[in-house]
Amino acid sequence: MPATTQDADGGARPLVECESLVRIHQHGTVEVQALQGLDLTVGAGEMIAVVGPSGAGKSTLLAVLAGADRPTAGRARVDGWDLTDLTRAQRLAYRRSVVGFVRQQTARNLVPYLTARGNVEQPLALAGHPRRTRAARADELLDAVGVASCADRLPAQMSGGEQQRTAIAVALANGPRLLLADEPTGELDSATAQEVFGTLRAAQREAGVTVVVVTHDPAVSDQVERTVAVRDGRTSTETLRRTEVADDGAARVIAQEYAVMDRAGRVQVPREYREALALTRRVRLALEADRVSLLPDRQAG
Ligand SMILES: Nc1ncnc2c1ncn2[C@@H]1O[C@H](COP(=O)(O)OP(=O)(O)OP(=O)(O)O)[C@@H](O)[C@H]1O
Repeated sequence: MPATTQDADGGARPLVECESLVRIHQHGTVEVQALQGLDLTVGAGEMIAVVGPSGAGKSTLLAVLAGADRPTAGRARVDGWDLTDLTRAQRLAYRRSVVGFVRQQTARNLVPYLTARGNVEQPLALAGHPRRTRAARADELLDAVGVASCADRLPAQMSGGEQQRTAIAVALANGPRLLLADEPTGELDSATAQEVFGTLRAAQREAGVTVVVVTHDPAVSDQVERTVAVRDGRTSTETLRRTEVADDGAARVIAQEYAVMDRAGRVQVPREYREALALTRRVRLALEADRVSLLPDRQAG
């Protein structure tokens, strides 16, 4: 198995660090373990996609990183803020100044009775931005995400893509270090989804914001340098992509999938590998010069 690391690409300083993160939801007497020891590191200025089956824990992870949900156990740090241990006032300050959030449902991202400009002005007002400069700052943000022409329109007078781009302007209003997006293109056609993805990309590349986007859309996940797959409340695999230029000058993207190893050295062996070699409870590990092999237990059965 190739050596891999959970650290972000390029050795960037981590902005997000989750270690053995656990979130248990209590449903009467039933407990649902949404996160079951999740490890994740995201470098400052990086953009990653989080993918995984329904119920894997992706939204719960974003809710924890947004400061909206408190982890049951483990560690979650963002830009030096310890999210396991925030007072009410700190949680509010964190949510107003460190993170921005964009949801899938276009209608839930914006206040329906405020114009695009009014929507962007709202977080500026909450952060104490002086009234006389708010409109100009809001217009600047709307221009940066390409919807300057919508400034005086209500959400119902905008297309889905325009609403999502306005939502990104709202999320960026207070200059967050981290932008979280939960299925931001889920309700959009593919051309519009590409525009919204481009807006997130621009926030990362031009403003240096770290972006974590949960998506089911391969057109989104295939365009980022790192995709993290979450399964059963844990990070299971990571796919790294890099662009290689061939001798003929043609660029192609090389994607490589890695298993994720936690700090204790645990790696999940995919079901198809286990089934192919009838790997059951016990396996043999063999250290070779450049790899570790995992062999079936020949004495089993
Ligand atoms: N507030 C809650 N109360 C109880 N259980 C919850 C709550 N929120 C999430 N869960 C459960 O936690 C698990 C993880 O849910 P989560 O929404 O994080 O998954 P997801 O990967 O985002 O799924 P999807 O792709 O369908 O949005 C699921 O079993 C879900 O039913």
